[in-house]
Amino acid sequence: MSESPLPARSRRGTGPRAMDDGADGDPSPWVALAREDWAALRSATPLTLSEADLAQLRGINTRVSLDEVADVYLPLSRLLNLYVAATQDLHRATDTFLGSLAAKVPFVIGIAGSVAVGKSTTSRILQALLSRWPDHPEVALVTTDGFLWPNAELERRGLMERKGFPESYDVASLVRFVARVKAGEPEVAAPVYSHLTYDIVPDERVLVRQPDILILEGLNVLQTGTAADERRVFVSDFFDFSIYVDAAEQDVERWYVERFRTLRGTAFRDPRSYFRRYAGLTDDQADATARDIWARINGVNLRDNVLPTRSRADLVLQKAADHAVHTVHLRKL
Ligand SMILES: Nc1ncnc2c1ncn2[C@@H]1O[C@H](COP(=O)(O)OP(=O)(O)OP(=O)(O)O)[C@@H](O)[C@H]1O
Ligand SMILES: CC(C)(CO)[C@@H](O)C(=O)NCCC(=O)O
Repeated sequence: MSESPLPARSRRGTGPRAMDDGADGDPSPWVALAREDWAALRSATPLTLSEADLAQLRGINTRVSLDEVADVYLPLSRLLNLYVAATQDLHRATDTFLGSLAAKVPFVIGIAGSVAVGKSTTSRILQALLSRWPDHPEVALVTTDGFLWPNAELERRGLMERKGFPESYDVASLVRFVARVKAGEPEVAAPVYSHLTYDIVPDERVLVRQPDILILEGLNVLQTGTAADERRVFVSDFFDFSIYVDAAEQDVERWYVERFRTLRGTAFRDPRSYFRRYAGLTDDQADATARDIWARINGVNLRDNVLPTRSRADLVLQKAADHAVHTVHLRKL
């Protein structure tokens, strides 16, 4: 994926601009901000990280640099805070108009992107930063992995080599889950997926109890159906904001291979691991196995089903080979 995430006309600027003026004269819905311009936007509201915040962030992923948090994620949490406040005002306006009691409506953020691009890490950093704001302390995080069909069902449908593809998820359940959280139900349960056993965990549920913010993370959160099911409701219909984490495919593939190598020495050794047969592979064998899984499954899914949803996001974080975000694209229109 060496091309830019967005239509050519939105890529030319490096600084904040009100609007890109495309070659064809059409207004672009995007503003592209180089990292330093994006980082400067947080100075509008000084934000600091306490020692406790730093300790929590280090616990999420020791590989994330604190510069990254300050330059990229603090401005993002500031932007989201403004959106949350504005959205709460809009809900109050609707309640005033209807003469109804103010209902608590969670602000829902979708986080999309390839397998191994860093969605979980981004989501957990945002969860930690957003929960620091005084007006929305409860931030729930759910991954769509829990809505994969169990392996027995995937096998029955011949989909074991299609995990992560649109047809491998129980989309109706996922949509119902988000709709119920958004409707303010006191307690909504989601199924849980284990990367260790590579399957849905029977009888385990995660409970979401009227959070102020729900972060829903997964490959498929911006996917819509085909023309055949035109009248369906999509997960993204419930989003107040969506983020696509983007990087060149060659980098994402490398991150996938590196993670596979690390897991070979750790999780794959666990007797409960679905992949324990890989624990004894040499470095070369492990790399070849991971590259093969990438080529047959995750790479194909990225190109066919994930990347095509990028232009639907409100914000695109573009990462360089070392995971550092170099450009942020924000939807203006
Ligand atoms: N900001 C970051 N800085 C450094 N390393 C990172 C960053 N984000 C993610 N990584 C590394 O990249 C790899 C993938 O990250 P992560 O597990 O967050 O991705 P994911 O998109 O949630 O993946 P999956 O969909 O496969 O669960 C991990 O090895 C992680 O340590
Ligand atoms: C569960 C998903 C689809 C998403 O997290 C992914 O991690 C996965 O298992 N993909 C299938 C191929 C593989 O084992 O990497």
